[in-house]
Amino acid sequence: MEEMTFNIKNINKTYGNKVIFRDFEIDFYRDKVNCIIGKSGCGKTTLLNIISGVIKSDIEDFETLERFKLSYIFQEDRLIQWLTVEENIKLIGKKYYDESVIDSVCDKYLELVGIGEYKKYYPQMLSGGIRQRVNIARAFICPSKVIIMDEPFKSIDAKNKKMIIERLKEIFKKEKRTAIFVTHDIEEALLLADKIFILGDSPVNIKDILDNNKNLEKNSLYSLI
Ligand SMILES: Nc1ncnc2c1ncn2[C@@H]1O[C@H](COP(=O)(O)OP(=O)(O)OP(=O)(O)O)[C@@H](O)[C@H]1O
Repeated sequence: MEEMTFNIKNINKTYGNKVIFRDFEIDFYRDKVNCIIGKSGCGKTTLLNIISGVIKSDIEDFETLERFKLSYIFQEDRLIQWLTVEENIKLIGKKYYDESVIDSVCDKYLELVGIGEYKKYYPQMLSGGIRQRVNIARAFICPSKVIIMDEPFKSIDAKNKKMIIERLKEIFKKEKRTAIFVTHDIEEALLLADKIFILGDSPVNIKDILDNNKNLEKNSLYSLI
């Protein structure tokens, strides 16, 4: 039987003489939205970067999630400046979809984040919020098993954020994907997460793992961070 979790152990990272992770271990729930919250600078982005292989753990005996099909939404914009919005998305999509369907698949993901009208625009013509929506479409067109999202809704206005979160929830209901999702926004966590990991720091530790059910309250989450 397939394991219910992705177990990641032996995470070690030191910057200068500051120990960020020491023998840290975490179990992410498969096919669930795993949300990570914790105070600024505690090590959340470093954790995402290590587990996805973007930066190396300090020790060799470490297995990343790269063995699964991964897609990412990074905090910063990694769009290719000389390609239009649709070309940026198709660049990823064409690895997985046939030439004959790629236009309609691309349109579907543009609509998912509500930016169909911008498909012929180049990234430098777009606001930060629209660029971030392109990043989301590009990550979701990849039929990834694991999707890593580092503050994916940063710079997106409240109304569109709510719309996108509702649509992503539908996707997560239909498709088997494991999301590992960092946010500072407790409302986002409550709207999208299945499980909420509260991280402490120096070195990083798991203070709590909560089931996001209707009994979970915003104020109780604030008090845990
Ligand atoms: N390349 C680096 N060199 C030195 N220190 C670093 C480097 N990257 C991160 N750090 C330090 O490691 C710690 C964890 O950083 P990280 O960006 O992972 O935190 P975070 O929890 O994601 O923060 P935030 O919530 O503000 O985005 C911070 O103290 C940061 O200053």
